[in-house]
Amino acid sequence: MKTEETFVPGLKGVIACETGISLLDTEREKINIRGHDLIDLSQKKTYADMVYLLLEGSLPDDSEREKLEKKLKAHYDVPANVTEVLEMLPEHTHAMDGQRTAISVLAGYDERIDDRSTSVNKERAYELLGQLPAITVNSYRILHGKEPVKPNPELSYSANFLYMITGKEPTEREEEIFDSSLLLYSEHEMPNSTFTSRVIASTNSDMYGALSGAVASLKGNLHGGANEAVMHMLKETDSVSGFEQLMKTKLEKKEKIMGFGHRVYMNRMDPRALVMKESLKQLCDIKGDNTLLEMCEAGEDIMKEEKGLYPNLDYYAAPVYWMLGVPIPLYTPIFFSSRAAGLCAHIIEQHDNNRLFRPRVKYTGKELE
Ligand SMILES: CC(=O)SCCNC(=O)CCNC(=O)[C@H](O)C(C)(C)COP(=O)(O)OP(=O)(O)OC[C@H]1O[C@@H](n2cnc3c(N)ncnc32)[C@H](O)[C@@H]1OP(=O)(O)O
Ligand SMILES: O=C([O-])CC(=O)C(=O)O
Repeated sequence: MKTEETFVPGLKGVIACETGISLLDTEREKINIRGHDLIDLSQKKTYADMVYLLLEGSLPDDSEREKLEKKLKAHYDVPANVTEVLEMLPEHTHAMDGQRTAISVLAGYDERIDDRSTSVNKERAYELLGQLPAITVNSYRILHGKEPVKPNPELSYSANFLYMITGKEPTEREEEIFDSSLLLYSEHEMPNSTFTSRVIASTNSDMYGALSGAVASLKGNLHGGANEAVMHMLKETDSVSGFEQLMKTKLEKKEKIMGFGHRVYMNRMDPRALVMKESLKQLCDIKGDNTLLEMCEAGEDIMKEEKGLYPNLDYYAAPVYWMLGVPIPLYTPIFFSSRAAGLCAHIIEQHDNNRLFRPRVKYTGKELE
């Protein structure tokens, strides 16, 4: 094999593995999650349903959903040592790094850490998903000098997550919108973070290590970190004309505009972004102030006209989180919490049918003397 013949920068279009979990079906313009259209799921199902679909392979019936919710809630509490470790982190630590550290600490509590069987891996995934709202919110709170907050098991999984973030019980509409953001973020075929987690899992390393690597991958602003970057950009101005000017200046300076473009959807809008745009409209209507929506739409028009680029999910998820009262440093950790469902499914699939990832290089160094 001549390695230069198979070299594709950024692995664009390269098939990395076989999976039964999801596919970005570009021909049918659908996101296929185990045979279900993600956008359809976002209209009819909840994040808990998605967790079940991703980990068990089919949608739950009512009693299965009830059992799942109970199981997640049974794991809400996080060992006290995790909190203590978070308290020792330097104050400028990002919540993503807090989240990554907490997941690493949890590995030490797993008495079956060397067991990679499907059943144990699944139990481990449910436990982690139960713990993630507290890990996520409390990483942020501790790093910002606030007292950790306790989960409220009386609320649904998503309502509790949002309650822990904002300190107040969400309205039904707020809960639905937050839940649908989690569902939309939960799985997306083979992004960098999923690839990272599968590469780590392929050495027979454990789920905590594979997830910690995925947090690090997702933190970058070319991936999950873009949702925070979008909100910082929107906050630089408070008017439509100001935002238009800001975008034009950035484009003149050849800067990348966060929240636009996608490795797979380069010529059209990410279908998930359309759902979040609708949620933003509803939140703006409730508030009686459309400014944020109008700013986003103006940005969308400029990018279409100037670059032929369209919004990805992060572009509209960011202002939705802002309207829901979510602090900006929690946007990417929330993305990770939700994505952990898809990541765990991929790690389990990798462990179940493993082949070590070990590619080759196109060597550009000195010849042997
Ligand atoms: C949920 C998610 O993780 S979605 C992704 C979130 N990330 C972002 O929003 C960050 C901004 N977007 C980007 O950086 C890119 O579009 C990526 C990383 C998502 C995809 O990257 P790639 O597939 O490698 O495309 P690449 O970066 O090579 O872009 C192709 C061309 O479009 C341009 N382009 C792509 N995205 C943008 C953007 N957001 N702003 C300005 N120009 C862009 C590039 O400059 C490049 O132009 P050139 O050919 O003239 O050099
Ligand atoms: O698919 C990708 O490369 C990035 C993305 O949109 C996601 O992870 O949700």
